[in-house]
Amino acid sequence: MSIDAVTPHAIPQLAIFTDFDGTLVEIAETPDAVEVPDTLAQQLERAVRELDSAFAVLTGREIADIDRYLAPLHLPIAGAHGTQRRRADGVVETVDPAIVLAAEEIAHAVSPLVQANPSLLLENKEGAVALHFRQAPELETAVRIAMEEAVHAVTDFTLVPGKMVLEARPRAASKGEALRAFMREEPFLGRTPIFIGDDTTDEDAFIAAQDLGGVGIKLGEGDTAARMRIANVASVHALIQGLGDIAARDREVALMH
Ligand SMILES: O=P(O)(O)OC[C@H]1O[C@H](O[C@H]2O[C@H](CO)[C@@H](O)[C@H](O)[C@H]2O)[C@H](O)[C@@H](O)[C@@H]1O
Repeated sequence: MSIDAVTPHAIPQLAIFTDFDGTLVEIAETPDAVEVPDTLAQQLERAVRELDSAFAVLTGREIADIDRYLAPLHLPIAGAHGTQRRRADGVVETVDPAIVLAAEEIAHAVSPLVQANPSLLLENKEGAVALHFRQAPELETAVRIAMEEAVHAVTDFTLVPGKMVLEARPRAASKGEALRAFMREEPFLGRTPIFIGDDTTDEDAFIAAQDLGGVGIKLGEGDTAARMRIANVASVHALIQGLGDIAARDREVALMH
C-alpha cells in the first residue's frame, strides 16, 4: 500500500468527556481536600487544543468548583449531575428556579440530621444536594432514610448513590442527558464520544456514549455498562495525553494530503 492510500485519520475524531472526582483527581477525605496536580490544567489544555475543543467535564460538583480546580481553564462542563451546563460557546444554561427551590427544600429537610451529627457533610448545590457520610459510615442508613423522605416531599427528584455519599438530583437531569446535549452541538457534533468515569453516577453517561457509537471507560472495579476499563487516575491522565498525541499526529498527516 502506498502512503497516499493511508486514511488521514488513524482513529475517528474523538470527543472526550470525563468525570472529575475519582477520575481526574484521587478521592480525598472531604470534598475540599482533593489534591489537583499542578500540571493537570496544562495537560488538559493541550488535549483540548488537539481535540479542537471537543473536551468536557461531566461532574456531580458545581461548575464553579471545577473552574476553581482547573483554573485558568474554562471548559464546557455539566455540573451538579447535569443540572447545570456550560456549553462550548461559553453560555451557561439557566437552571429552572423550581428545581433550585426543590433542592433547597431537600437540603432544609435533612439539615436537622446534619446538625445532630456534625460529622455528616451537606453540600447544597444549585439544583442538587449531596449528603456525605465518609466521616460517619455508621450513619449511612439514617442518611438514606432522611434523604428518601426529603426527596418524596418534592416533585421529580431522585436519589443517586455515590462514594460515601447520597445525592438528590432532578429526574430529568443526568450525566447521560448532558453528554447527549453536548453531542448535538459544535465542536462535539459528528465526533465519536468517549466518557471516562469511576462511579455509579457515571453509568448513564457510559450508556449515552456507547449509544452514540463511542465507548465508556470505567475506572476501577464494580458492575458497569462501560465496555472498557482503566486502572487508576494516573492512567486516565496518560490516556488523555495519548489521545491528544494521536489527534495531533492525525492533523499532521491530514495536512500532508
Ligand atoms: O461526578 P464527580 O466529579 O465524580 O463528583 C461526584 C461527587 O464528588 C465529590 O464527592 C466525592 O469526592 C470527595 C473528594 O474526593 C469525597 O470526599 C467524597 O466522599 C466523594 O463522594 C463532591 O463532593 C460531590 O459534590 C460530587 O457530586
